[in-house]
Amino acid sequence: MNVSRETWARLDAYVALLDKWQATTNLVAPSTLEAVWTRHVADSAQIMTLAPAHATVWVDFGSGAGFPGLVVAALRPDIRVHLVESNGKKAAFLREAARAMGVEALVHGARAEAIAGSAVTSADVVSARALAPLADLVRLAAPLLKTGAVGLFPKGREAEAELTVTAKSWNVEASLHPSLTEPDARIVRIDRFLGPR
Ligand SMILES: C[S@@+](CC[C@H](N)C(=O)[O-])C[C@H]1O[C@@H](n2cnc3c(N)ncnc32)[C@H](O)[C@@H]1O
Repeated sequence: MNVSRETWARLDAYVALLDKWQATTNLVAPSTLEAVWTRHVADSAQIMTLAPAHATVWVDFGSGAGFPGLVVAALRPDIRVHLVESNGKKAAFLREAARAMGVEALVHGARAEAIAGSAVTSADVVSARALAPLADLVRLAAPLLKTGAVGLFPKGREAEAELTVTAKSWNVEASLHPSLTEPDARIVRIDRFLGPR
């Protein structure tokens, strides 16, 4: 990744805190911590290239330990990032991590259903990694997608099949993008949302 010294410092602070918390709280699958920079940080960072250049508001559902939302906040401090995480311990970690990194990400310790369309009424991007099947993500994100947000959803090798299922319930224009970190994985971008079928 070609990033500034300040960005590296933010990411370093984040990974150091993740390492510290992981000793007592299960934030990421333990087997993935060793390769945290590729499995989580780089995997999250790559979705930035698919976001609109003018994005100023980003909502990440089911952020967990902060992937991809906190990585977005580290890379682009000018973007207002909302991290929506229903698990109280993980939400507490996200708050402390944002403080340690010196970024102003807003942490909502709540379910996505309670935030989209009420606490947050519009966004440029809505993302979610490893949260739910694509059709459910589109349903959760619908209040934001219908105001013009682009959806960015990293998916595995079943991305195309998930898109086929999604298209049965939702009228969307979507594109599939190769993952740079996992050869078989795809990132689904919901480019345009036209409502339910
Ligand atoms: C498998 S983890 C993925 C975390 C992170 N996005 C990642 O890729 O590492 C899913 C996370 O979503 C949270 N979650 C599940 N349902 C949710 C909902 N309806 N709203 C917000 N968060 C939710 C869980 O607590 C969990 O932290």
